[in-house]
Amino acid sequence: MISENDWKQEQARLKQVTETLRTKIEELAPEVSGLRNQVTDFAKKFWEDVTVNTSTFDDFEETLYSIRQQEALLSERERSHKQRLQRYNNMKRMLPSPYFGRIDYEEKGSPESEQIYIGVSSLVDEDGLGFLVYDWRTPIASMYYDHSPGSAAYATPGGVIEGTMLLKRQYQIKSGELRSVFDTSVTIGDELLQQALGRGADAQMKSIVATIQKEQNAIIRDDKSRMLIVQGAAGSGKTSAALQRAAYLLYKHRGRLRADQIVLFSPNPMFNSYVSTVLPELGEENMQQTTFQEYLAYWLGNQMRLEDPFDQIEYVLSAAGDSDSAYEARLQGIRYKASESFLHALQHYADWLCQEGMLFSGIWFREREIITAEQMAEQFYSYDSSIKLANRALLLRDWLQQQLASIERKERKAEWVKDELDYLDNEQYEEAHKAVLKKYERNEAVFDFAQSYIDQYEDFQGTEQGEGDAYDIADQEEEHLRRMIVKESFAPLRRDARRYKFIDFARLYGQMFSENASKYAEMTGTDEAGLPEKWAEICAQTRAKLSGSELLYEDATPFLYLKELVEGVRMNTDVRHVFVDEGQDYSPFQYAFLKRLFPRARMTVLGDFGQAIFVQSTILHEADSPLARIYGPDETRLIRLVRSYRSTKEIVEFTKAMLPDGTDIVPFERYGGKPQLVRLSNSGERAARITSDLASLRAEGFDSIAVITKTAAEARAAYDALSAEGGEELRLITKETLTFEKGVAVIPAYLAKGVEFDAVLVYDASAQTYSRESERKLFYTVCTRAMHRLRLYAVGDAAPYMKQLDTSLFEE
Ligand SMILES: Nc1ncnc2c1ncn2[C@@H]1O[C@H](COP(=O)(O)OP(=O)(O)OP(=O)(O)O)[C@@H](O)[C@H]1O
Repeated sequence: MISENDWKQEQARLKQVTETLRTKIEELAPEVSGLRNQVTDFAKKFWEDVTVNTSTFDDFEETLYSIRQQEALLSERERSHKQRLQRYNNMKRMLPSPYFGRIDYEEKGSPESEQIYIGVSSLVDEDGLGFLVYDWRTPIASMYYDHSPGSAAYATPGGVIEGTMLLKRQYQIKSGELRSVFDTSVTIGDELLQQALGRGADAQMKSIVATIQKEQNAIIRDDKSRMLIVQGAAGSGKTSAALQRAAYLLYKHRGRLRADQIVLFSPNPMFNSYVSTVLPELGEENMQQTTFQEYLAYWLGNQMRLEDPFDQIEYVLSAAGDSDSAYEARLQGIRYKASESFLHALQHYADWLCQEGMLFSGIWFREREIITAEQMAEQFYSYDSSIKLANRALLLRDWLQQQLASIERKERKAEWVKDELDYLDNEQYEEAHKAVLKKYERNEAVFDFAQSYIDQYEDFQGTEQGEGDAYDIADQEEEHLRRMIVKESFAPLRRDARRYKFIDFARLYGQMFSENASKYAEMTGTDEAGLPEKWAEICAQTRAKLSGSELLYEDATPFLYLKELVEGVRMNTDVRHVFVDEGQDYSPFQYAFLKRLFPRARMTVLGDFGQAIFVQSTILHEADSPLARIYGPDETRLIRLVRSYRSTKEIVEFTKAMLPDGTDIVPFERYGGKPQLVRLSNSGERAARITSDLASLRAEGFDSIAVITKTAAEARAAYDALSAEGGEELRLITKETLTFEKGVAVIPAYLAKGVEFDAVLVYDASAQTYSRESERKLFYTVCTRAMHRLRLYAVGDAAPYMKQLDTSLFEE
């Protein structure tokens, strides 16, 4: 603690800052609400000030110009309103706790030291010349995280500033009151960190700006690496670092980087909700959050039924009803299709398709094949052999559009059109009549600007039929109606052609898996000897799914990749930063794909190979990891986090002993009870015992508890059994669950990834349920979700990974 005199000074200083904040908030309040009204009024009046006049071409352009001008004015007002509102909200956010740290710093060559108070946002004094509080993201504030008192330096755009840190102080301020002050010397207050970590779990993740650790700060402020890889133990703060990093980047590149130019790939939708409040808490807008599955589903549309990664892992964990051989083949297939070798195989396949083998679907209209697959193939292979696959597909697409246009024109005279004409109702006739009249008068009102623009342009150019008085109105009406009918019938064909539906992607992808390994080797330039042992079975499984219009999860990314090789790459050049959390669960193939998709983005991949529960995992931390190859060693940086903050020392000691290379993991000095193994004589006892344990844990004050099972089926059974025992307010979590809430959750292991609970009860930790060596990491992941208490229940032998542990690490 500090001296009484210092305490008084700190209180006086807090009072002064709080008053300044209050005054500024009061000053800004009317302005902010006034601006809001102005913007709303202006938006309402938007159309009043725009003159819509489309009588002539010039009028039309004038109208467009006037709209643009109004738009520019509106967005300028919105921008200025947004900035002021942000300042106002930041100050309101600061009011209960304006700062959390202070350093006294004497710059080399400067006669005196400066007191630097650090908070979630900056605050300048009344005359606007000095900082009362520095934003934690300013360069000078970095010393708070990186240094202890003594020599200390920080980097600025103008170079490194050197000097001496004379004091480092931490504050706990709640509801505007100074609660405690600590002077620290070695690391940032273990005191504050102790308190932060000792708290209960929350339904939403919290920001950690007051207690960021040095190694985490390196992740947050890295601004050089194209690929930043973070391999960190469970609970080491990877997700936290990622979120503060996003806030840092938004601050540092303010005005150049928008929140929607940062994308976070998370493991599941519930995790999205769990982390979604951190950036707003830090005064920033949320970045784009998505899952890889959402992305795949979006681009694959509804052409195929897409398996999700959770169904895949359920299969891997349970595989009910499959022979050992089928199971093994599927696993081999997952591994192979996740590999870089398969990526290269697909690239080679695309080259091969330039010579032969493209597969098309004929275009049918009214039960007639109007353009056949053979015609398309002939046209496709008539292009010069030097033209790339995607360009040929584009040429073919244009050719098809022309063919369709010409068939469409001929079709207007067809007998079926006459039949349709006869069935048109009066209203449609009337519309046609009006349309023809309007054309004469050229005074059509313009609502659909683009279409009307084109129509009017064509009219002015006289490119449409029927100009002048060549036809009388009745003829023109019929002509108009015929054109309308055929156009409408051809619209889906044109749309499908635009979307490359004429390429039979399912067969094209399936063609590789013809079971003939030599043919595959020829098409893909692969060495036949390097194929998985169960190749024939992998082929059969893949084809069987494709024939039912289903796509296994392991096929989804390669399938989309092949589609892109043919259709051309879909790139998002707007996104500047891609964050991948739980990065070990993505395949090398998926990473290569992400790189193509976001060519202008830097990547931050955070993960833990110790929690790699999917078959297709990627090692993050080795020099020759596929991840390090993506941008090459010069642009790649690897940071390791070994300190684990989430769990008590006892839980970390227990869990790390289960991992072969877990010795590096360092627990934080926070204590609780040892993990407990509860042995049951039969499964009937389990539900009763867990129900009573839930009640006692709640009585102890733990209000976020998870009963974690291995699979979804087991979670459902556990939920039913516990409910039957009278367990109340249980929440069954499924892959569809969107929000994370406090209370008791019954949840399958793979959905508990990334989140944490006060207490974790492992529903069935017996050797019967966890037996495979491949499930060791799943078991580890489950146990590392616990912050304060961990209990494991087993009938018979406990999981083999526990058997190998020193018995002093847990209680029975
Ligand atoms: N510097 C810190 N100050 C305070 N709390 C921290 C700090 N670092 C991590 N924590 C806390 O530790 C817990 C684990 O953090 P986080 O979820 O970010 O870890 P993780 O490495 O992503 O974990 P996992 O891989 O197991 O999902 C969280 O409660 C987080 O708030």
